[in-house]
Amino acid sequence: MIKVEKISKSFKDTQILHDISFEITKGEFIAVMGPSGSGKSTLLYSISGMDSISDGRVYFDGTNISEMQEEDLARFRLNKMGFVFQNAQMLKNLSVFDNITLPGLVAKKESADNIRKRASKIMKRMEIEGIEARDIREVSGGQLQRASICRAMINNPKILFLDEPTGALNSEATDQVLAILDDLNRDGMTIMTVTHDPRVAAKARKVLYMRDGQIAASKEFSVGADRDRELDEWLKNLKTKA
Ligand SMILES: Nc1ncnc2c1ncn2[C@@H]1O[C@H](COP(=O)(O)OP(=O)(O)OP(=O)(O)O)[C@@H](O)[C@H]1O
Repeated sequence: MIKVEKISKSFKDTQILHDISFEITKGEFIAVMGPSGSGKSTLLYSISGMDSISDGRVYFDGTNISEMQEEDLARFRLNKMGFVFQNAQMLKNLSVFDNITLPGLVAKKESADNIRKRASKIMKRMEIEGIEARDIREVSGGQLQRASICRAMINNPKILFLDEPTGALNSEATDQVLAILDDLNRDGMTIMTVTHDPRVAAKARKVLYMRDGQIAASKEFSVGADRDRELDEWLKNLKTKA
């Protein structure tokens, strides 16, 4: 689905990403780990076209999105990608429900009525029905993050990009978000998440480990693997080598 070819990214004179290549196949669940400052978020934003790259190419279903004009790219993102950030980044003057439906109404792919119906359905699936009319300051962090996943799903994206989705959540809310991601992935959703949390990474089928702007190592879990244990050993090993 996504082919990343030798991408590099610099901020002013400092090169942050160095010649990174990899692919994301449909239905995959990838977690990106690595030390703070290693370039995880920059990689996520570079692949998704949220940020420009200095060199290389990113193909999304065969389309070279690194060459798109900003306006076309914004529409492409709106229709094909969903984004979830550490702090849900909802609009304060809108209700939870209006925040969720907004990207659907902007995309105008469907009638407003259908978008509202789908928003209700997704909210039910995320077990947050009942908080539609609330102001976003009147819900818990976990509810808000689940609402932001609903918002990311409203245009039926092909891939969900998440940047530290559980970074601001307590343990119970983290479990709820993890269950949702697991469930979405089982239903075929392609997911790429940046995370520091091994519990999140253990839900993924593949983990990329970044160091100094490069993918220093990657790991795929086989079906039925004890992912928590394997991941723990793998990470310990990587840190010892570093
Ligand atoms: N807009 C920017 N301008 C200049 N430098 C930036 C910018 N964004 C990120 N950087 C730098 O790029 C490097 C990688 O940052 P990035 O946020 O991608 O790392 P990260 O691995 O996601 O870190 P963390 O785990 O702390 O979130 C850091 O040195 C950071 O200071």
